[in-house]
Amino acid sequence: MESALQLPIIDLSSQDRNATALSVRQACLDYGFFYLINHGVEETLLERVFDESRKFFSLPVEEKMKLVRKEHRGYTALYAEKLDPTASTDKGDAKESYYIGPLAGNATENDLNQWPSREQLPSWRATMESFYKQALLAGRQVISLLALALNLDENYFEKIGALDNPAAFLRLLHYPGDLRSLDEEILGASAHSDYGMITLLVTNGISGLQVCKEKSDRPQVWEDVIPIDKAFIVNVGDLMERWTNCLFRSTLHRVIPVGEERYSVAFFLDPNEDCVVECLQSCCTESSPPRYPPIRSMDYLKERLRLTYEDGFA
Ligand SMILES: O=C(O)CCC(=O)C(=O)O
Ligand SMILES: [Fe+2]
Repeated sequence: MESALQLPIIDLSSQDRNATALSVRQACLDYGFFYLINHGVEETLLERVFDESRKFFSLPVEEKMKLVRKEHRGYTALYAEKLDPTASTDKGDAKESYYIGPLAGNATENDLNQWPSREQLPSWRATMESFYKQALLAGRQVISLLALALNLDENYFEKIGALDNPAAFLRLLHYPGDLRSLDEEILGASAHSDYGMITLLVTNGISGLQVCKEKSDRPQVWEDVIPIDKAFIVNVGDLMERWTNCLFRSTLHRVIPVGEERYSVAFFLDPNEDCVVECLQSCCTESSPPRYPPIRSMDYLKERLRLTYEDGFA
């Protein structure tokens, strides 16, 4: 029987930035996961995002397939993705999703997004764009707390250009509740760590998310992350783990089927594509040298996506 994890709760509106940064540091050392409250993303907007998400995933599959994922934007069908490329089953994860990438209005980035037609879903695009912008603001604040938590200038990641044109992707997820698998265990999302800097996640209140703090332990111990209404669940990604020489943990997680329909919204905040991710000076010493060589952010992310999807970034 899995137990529920008591993750720290970080209040983004707290005036005591240093105390908040200390709590963030402890959370990133211990779990690589924390709850985020008072994050500034409007509650009514969150409700609208779930509403619109539900409407999209309720469309006939032929309609959804017209927007099938291209340039890592658009719809991915049930079983199209396998987050754990080492999983023994051939079948992908029991979820469908929709990716939205950087929005137009950015000097160097064209809007490559695909959008459902206005006739079908009139307020869909505006809702997702508002959410994207608000989540990005919250994410930037979390990144500055992470910098403080690493005893760096709070604008460190801004200054090195990591957030000039962040590769931020909003992903709507839908886990149908009624899939039965007779012969094999198909997970909603198989075990993985996230690839980038940080992820902000919010769910429709249905549990299913689990984390495994020690990935090399056998048997692996999975603990439930119970959703808190309207709070984000924030987790550290692999690029942040590389930056910090594994001081901050990019923790293995998965979504198990709970027999109920589940929706979630993930906002992956990843660095500018040319940003070079290399061990922070404060995170290595002679006795603890860098564990990873420097890597260009997009090279790393593309390789991880190639392993997840047969067609990689396409
Ligand atoms: O839906 C969830 O709760 C988690 C999704 C997730 O881990 C991911 O998409 O990376
Ligand atoms: Fe994830």
